[in-house]
Amino acid sequence: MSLRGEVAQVSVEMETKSPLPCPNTVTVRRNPHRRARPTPSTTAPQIPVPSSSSSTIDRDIPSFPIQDILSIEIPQKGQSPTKPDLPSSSSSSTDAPVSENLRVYLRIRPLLPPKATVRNGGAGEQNHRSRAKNAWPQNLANKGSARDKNAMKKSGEACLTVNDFQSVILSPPLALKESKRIKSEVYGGFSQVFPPDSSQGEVYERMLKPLVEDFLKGKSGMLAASGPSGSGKTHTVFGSPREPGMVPLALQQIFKQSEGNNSETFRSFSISIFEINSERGKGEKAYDLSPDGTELSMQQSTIKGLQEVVISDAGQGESLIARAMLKRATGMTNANSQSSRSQCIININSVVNKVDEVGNNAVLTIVDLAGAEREKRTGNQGTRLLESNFINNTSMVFGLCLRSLLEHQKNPKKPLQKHFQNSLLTKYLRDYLEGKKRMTLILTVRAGAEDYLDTSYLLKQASPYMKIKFNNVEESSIKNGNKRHVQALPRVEQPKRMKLSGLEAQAPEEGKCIGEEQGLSEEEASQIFRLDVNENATRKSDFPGLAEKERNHQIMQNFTKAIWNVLKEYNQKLKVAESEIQSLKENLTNEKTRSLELGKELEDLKSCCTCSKGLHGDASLVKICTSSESIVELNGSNNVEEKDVDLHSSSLRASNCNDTLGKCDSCPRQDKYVFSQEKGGNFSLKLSGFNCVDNKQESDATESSSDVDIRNASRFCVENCNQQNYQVGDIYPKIRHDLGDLNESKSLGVKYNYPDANVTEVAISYSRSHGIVRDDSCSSVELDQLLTKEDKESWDLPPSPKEDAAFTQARSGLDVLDSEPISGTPYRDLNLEKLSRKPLLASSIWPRDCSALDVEDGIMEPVDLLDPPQSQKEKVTFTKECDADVVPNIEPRVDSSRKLEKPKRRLLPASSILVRDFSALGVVDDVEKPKSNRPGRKLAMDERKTTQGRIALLRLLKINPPP
Ligand SMILES: Nc1ncnc2c1ncn2[C@@H]1O[C@H](COP(=O)(O)OP(=O)(O)OP(=O)(O)O)[C@@H](O)[C@H]1O
Repeated sequence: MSLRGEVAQVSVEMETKSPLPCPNTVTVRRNPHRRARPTPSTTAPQIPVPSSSSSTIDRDIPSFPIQDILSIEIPQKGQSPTKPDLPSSSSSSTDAPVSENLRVYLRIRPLLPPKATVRNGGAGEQNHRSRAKNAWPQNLANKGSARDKNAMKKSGEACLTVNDFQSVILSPPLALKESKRIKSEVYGGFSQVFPPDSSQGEVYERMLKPLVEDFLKGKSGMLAASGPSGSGKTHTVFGSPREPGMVPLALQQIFKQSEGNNSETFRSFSISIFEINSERGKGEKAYDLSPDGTELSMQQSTIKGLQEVVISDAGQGESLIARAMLKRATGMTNANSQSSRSQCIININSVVNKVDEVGNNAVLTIVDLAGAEREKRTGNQGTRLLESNFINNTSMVFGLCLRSLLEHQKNPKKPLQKHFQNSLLTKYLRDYLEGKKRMTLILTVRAGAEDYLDTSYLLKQASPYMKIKFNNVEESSIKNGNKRHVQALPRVEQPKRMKLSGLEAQAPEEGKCIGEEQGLSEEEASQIFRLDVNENATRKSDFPGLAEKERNHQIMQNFTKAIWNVLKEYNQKLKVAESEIQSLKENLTNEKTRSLELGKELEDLKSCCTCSKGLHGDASLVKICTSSESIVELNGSNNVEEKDVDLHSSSLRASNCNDTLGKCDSCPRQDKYVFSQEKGGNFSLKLSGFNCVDNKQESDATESSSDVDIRNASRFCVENCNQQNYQVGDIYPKIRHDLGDLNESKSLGVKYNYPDANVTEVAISYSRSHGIVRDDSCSSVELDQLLTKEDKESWDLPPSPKEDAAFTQARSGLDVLDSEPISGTPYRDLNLEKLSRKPLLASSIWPRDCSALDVEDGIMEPVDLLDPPQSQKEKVTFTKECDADVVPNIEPRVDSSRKLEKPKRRLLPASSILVRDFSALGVVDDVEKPKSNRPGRKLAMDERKTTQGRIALLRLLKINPPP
């Protein structure tokens, strides 16, 4: 018989057989059809697979293998059910495949609180036994166990029933069923479904025990409980004193197993526990729930400041957990009277204190997530509502991470989204959420009708998670002391950092982590660190991207250095520029100051220009030099009354004596009177700045021509009354005289150049009593007219200006005064012995000159120069006058007729000189000491008298010349 014939015969036989009874109900599945997986029993007969050779058979409804199911051996007490696809503890051994599916468990909270007191162990066994009575897993025909039926009946509104040990049936409430035509759904693929009557022990045995065993073998793992609020997450994780949860049970197992371990390896365990919550929904904060815990900070995936409490037995651990639970943030909602308001994370750390067992350090992390909440269900408001937002947000981020991981695993081209960055919890669990470490999920749900929406949402969201695979890189890396293992461990804050480059920069941190995280001594940490360093090469090869990262790091480092250097250079240039700006500013300030000074001078000059005619006293500038070469500039305007300079202390006093000068034609010029003091204490007065003198001549004049030695001078006054026509370059005042002790009045030597007959001479006299040095200008022409030729010859009077050559000779007489200081005689400056031989001193003719000048504009008023205020002792008074020639319109009109008239008026008797001289000799002369402060006409009259007296004296002297 051919093969085709055999197949045909089998087909005929099957068609002739009566079909198997159909199941009573048909479940409508919205999700992809999920078949109940074959029973885990290896001894179980294979479910007959209908032959696909016949198309007719394919069309038939397959018979339900009820007999086969019934023949499955029920696991006995303490025996784990053998499930082919459920990774058992043995499967998670070192022989287990590195890549595993994410384990997702489902636990259904009982609708009614269990009446019986559930005790750990015993209760679990009882439940086991009670459930063992029922066929497990239940088939669809039975609709779950009898207990579930009872529960359904009791509540009448149960929405979730166990379909089999890996699947559940979610049935909408009647109302929804009818109105929205929502049908029942089967959700399968769970690693295990724990029915409502499952005990804590049972859950632990099947769910966490494999993880704990792996943990004791050095493999880290994480269990996270997720589900709606009030579904029993906290109950599952922590339990109660009567029903200890996963953590206490794990601790018990850990220490139980460690005690029985006789190996040389010594393990120590520690616990850290912290929570992440959000106060009023503003930001997330992490708090250490250990006894002395405080707020924590997180850097990347590392919690800083988290305490690890070393425990030596399970009791210590349970006590620690119990105290932590008291500190945990909880609140009352409609869904849960003690609802967790934070995500709680417990780390049980295992430290192997044997060097040769590298990689056996592991951490078992158990996370109790805050339950997702619906506002309608919880009735939260205000702060609670804000907390709900935070909780739901974290749950959502958690789910997004897993979904992204799944999509990435399905299609590696799809990048792994970094949703983990959106919450502290997911940051902390990054390795798990990226499939790099073993993770287990337990979903808790409530089976009530009112919980349909919450349950439905959770199941829909979580059903794809079962397909997630995690590449257990840790398992291979643990053997090599991989850093990722230790990175996941909580860290303690580092007081300081080591600065190393390249790969080395990572190594010390790893070493630190090891020491800190696992409570190792420095030596131990350094040993682990060395191992890490030794494994660098391995890691480098393990992570091919590391070299690239290192290269990029170097490039960035060099780039940063280059930028830094450029910035430094710019900084230096900026500093230089700033200093330049500073110096320029200083220069600008100086220039401004200078400009102001010049402006001031200009103003002075202008004011001088605009001064009224003959306001001779508007001195524009007075400069006084002291031995210290400082220059005191005195504005000699009328407003400046005086500036004091103490002669002996190198300070000078000067006052404006303009009123003593009377009026003269104003002239815009810059006359200078320079008073300087030599080192030896000699003072010199330099007159300069006559407008008619050009610069050079002025310089000459100031440097060589107008020195006045006024040592010990108590006071003197210089008056320049040269109202006459000084011509350019004509005037070279030479004043030099030793004043000696100045007990007497004294004339100072005067020398002027008289290139023109019209130029008057200048006489300077000094009077002790009046302290005046008078600079007078007299017309030599007048002198000529005043004196007869004989007089001049016999008295050796100075030649007329036209006889300029004789001027030098004339000065010789004055030079005597200069070179031969007269002492002891009160009449030093006007030595009578020499009067017959010397020209008339200007002082003697000055009054006459002033009167003779008789400025037609009336500018010059007679001034009582002989009576300066006594208060001006120790005062040096500088005055200056202007040259009328400078101002053309005010140029004195000295015509010949006027000149001819002058002698008539100015002819003074020699007695006038005598009067003057007598006064110098100390003769009390009321005329010379006018009481009135108004010199005016009275002075003019007095002067006239004096002049006449002089003339008389001259005549007497002529008649009776002194021997
Ligand atoms: N399997 C169970 N058996 C007995 N009681 C349970 C079970 N699961 C939960 N409960 C009880 O239900 C109540 C709420 O449970 P639990 O606080 O663990 O919920 P939750 O999911 O943690 O809620 P939340 O997210 O609001 O914190 C508790 O009183 C707990 O004792």
